[in-house]
Amino acid sequence: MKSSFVVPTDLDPVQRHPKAAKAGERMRAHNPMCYGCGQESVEGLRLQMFAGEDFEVTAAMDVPARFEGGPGVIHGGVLSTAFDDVMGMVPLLIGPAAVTAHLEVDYQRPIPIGSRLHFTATLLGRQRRKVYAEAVAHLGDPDQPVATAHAILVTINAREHFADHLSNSAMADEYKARMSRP
Ligand SMILES: CCCCC/C=C\C/C=C\C/C=C\C/C=C\CCCC(=O)SCCNC(=O)CCNC(=O)[C@H](O)C(C)(C)COP(=O)(O)OP(=O)(O)OC[C@H]1O[C@@H](n2cnc3c(N)ncnc32)[C@H](O)[C@@H]1OP(=O)(O)O
Repeated sequence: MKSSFVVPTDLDPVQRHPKAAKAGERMRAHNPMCYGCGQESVEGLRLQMFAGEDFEVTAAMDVPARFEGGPGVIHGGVLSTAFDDVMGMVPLLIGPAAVTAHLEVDYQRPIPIGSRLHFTATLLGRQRRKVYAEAVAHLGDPDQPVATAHAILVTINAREHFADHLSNSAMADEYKARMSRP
């Protein structure tokens, strides 16, 4: 499947952030309530993210019956949620938090309920605030991808970006307390 996603050629230099998780280390959920990776999210995917070599993030998740879309296979929106979140972790390898501005998914093979799905997300480059990422999903054989995705994430000042919405969070009190710290 060919994607029309275009990465600019005039990219900015990037470096792995010194405080980023090391290769093989688990990456902390950016928000424990996150529907994708938050381990406190009751209904969520609870993806476990790991930093890879260079500018890679890996993750895996089981595909339980509650993720069904077509009969016996994963719902496309669940898959795009997982892609969104795995690629959302890539900017943290180079430093800044970022939110997804653009996401596209190519669905290549049906993904059965009961399978275990593996993801690898990779940084393609950064241009100003835009971070370009791609991701591949497979069912155990990296040479047999079942879906691929591309995203543009835009870096943010997290405190400012979420300031007006913290009271909607199930962790509102904690986030407000964090906001009042210097
Ligand atoms: C103490 C309290 C702190 C609490 C925080 C705690 C923890 C949180 C930490 C981190 C969280 C961060 C990451 C989360 C990780 C994973 C979650 C999964 C990812 C998601 O699920 S996240 C949710 C869905 N996501 C959104 O909810 C975004 C809604 N959206 C917006 O909030 C704005 O839309 C924004 C900010 C994206 C941009 O707005 P803006 O005004 O800041 O910037 P602007 O528009 O100037 O764009 C700047 C440059 O991006 C280019 N650009 C913009 N949009 C584009 C598009 N669609 N396609 C191609 N390029 C685009 C422009 O063309 C320009 O490019 P250029 O430099 O070339 O001019």
